[in-house]
Amino acid sequence: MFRDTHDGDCPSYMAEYSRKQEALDYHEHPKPGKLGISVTKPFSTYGELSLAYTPGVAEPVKAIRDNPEDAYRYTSKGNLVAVISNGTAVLGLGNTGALASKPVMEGKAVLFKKFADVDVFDIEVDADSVEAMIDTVKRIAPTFGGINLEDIGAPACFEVENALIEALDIPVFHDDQHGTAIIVGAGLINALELQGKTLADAKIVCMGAGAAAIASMDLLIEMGAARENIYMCDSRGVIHDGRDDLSKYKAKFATTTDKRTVDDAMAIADVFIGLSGPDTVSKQQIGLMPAKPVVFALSNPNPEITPEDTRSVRDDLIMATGRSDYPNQINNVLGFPYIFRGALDVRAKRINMPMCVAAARAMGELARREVPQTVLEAHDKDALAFGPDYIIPSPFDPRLIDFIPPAVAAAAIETGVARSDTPSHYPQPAIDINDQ
Ligand SMILES: NC(=O)C1=CN([C@@H]2O[C@H](COP(=O)(O)OP(=O)(O)OC[C@H]3O[C@@H](n4cnc5c(N)ncnc54)[C@H](OP(=O)(O)O)[C@@H]3O)[C@@H](O)[C@H]2O)C=CC1
Ligand SMILES: CC(=O)C(=O)O
Ligand SMILES: [Mg+2]
Repeated sequence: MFRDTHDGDCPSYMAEYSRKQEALDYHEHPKPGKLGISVTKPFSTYGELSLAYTPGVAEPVKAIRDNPEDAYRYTSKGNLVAVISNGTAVLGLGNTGALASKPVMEGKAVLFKKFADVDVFDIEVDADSVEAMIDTVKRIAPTFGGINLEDIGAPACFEVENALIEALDIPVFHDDQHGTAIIVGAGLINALELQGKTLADAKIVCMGAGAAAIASMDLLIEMGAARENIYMCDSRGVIHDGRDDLSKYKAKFATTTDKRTVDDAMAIADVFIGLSGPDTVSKQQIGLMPAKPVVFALSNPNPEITPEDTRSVRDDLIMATGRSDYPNQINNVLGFPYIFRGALDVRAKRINMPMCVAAARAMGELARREVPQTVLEAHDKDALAFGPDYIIPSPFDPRLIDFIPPAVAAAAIETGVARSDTPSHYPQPAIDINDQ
């Protein structure tokens, strides 16, 4: 199992080798890959053959031809999401190409299904331009109730997502942007409170200025952070208004400041959020931060800095990574299954900012509740409680499905993007979505 290897020293070379082999074996055996297709209707007689296929299948075809909404009634469209990548920003591994992104996209499909019973086709697209990507997704969109874009690098991801939202009447959601942002928002509110700080006053260094970074900072501003307190850094250092090499997306975060280097910014930062790549911040830089900092090193699979390294220089910080083998996993796995569940259940036309904020607030609230036995067992712990090592719910918390989809659905209805009512089996939202 990929867990508890970081409680003590760094894993040895042999342990690292065996972890890699274990991952390859998991994917290879007993059948290559992580997904299959299952049939949902009885299918063992001639009668059933004639219903599932010709002649019976012609009836739903004619119904949908005459009323496209009937696709939600007679096909799997309403519960089917496309997880689509062009492989240009796969985890923190960079541009691996479309084919090599497939294990990640299959993994996302597993999480959609296991956590929220959403069916997924993973689709890896060899698209050599933004236009080709947009065109491909538009053409296959009729199959799906929603589109989850994944691991598409900036700035292309912004153009692809915006064009598709405009063109399609189903939710289009770039998970690395908004999925990540929601978990960052939930975790940061809780971590800052534990450190005795507020989002409104916190000075934030965001390492990375791509898809995840820009959307996360947008959501934090929506939740109360001050734009002028954000120091976004790309591979050339602090993004400031004296730079003339910024895309329009980065330029939104160009602050008027005399800070030029990461060291300059870290010396005043209450919060470090890494959404860049491995090893992009040093122990010395973490040491520069004022008392009681929050450090989210979220690059996958290898963080900007490890918890072992941060703890070797200070013990007053709250730390999170994107990985499941350290405490505090800030990873979009907590978001996308449930956000789509809520959006699909009310047939939302899109996933808007209030739906994202509602998801973040519901998730943050859940971390404060008593931790159930099933979660303790999944983590092999005797006790877990809201605190520095538990700022965000576990992905194995069975209450996520009761907390997040109702909040998302309520926000969709409230903002007029839902096309159907709250399902009757939904519990009352655990948060008041008007109290944002
Ligand atoms: N934990 C989670 O849930 C998630 C984590 N992530 C992680 O976030 C990272 C970025 O993903 P994504 O936004 O999709 O990718 P993008 O390709 O869109 O953005 C990458 C950004 O990282 C910056 N960067 C790269 N190297 C450095 C460096 N040495 N110093 C400062 N900035 C650097 C790039 O700078 P420049 O603009 O100059 O090229 C770019 O702005 C990945 O590691 C990914 O695993 C992403 C989504 C979810
Ligand atoms: C978690 C995720 O989506 C990423 O690292 O890209
Ligand atoms: Mg991703």
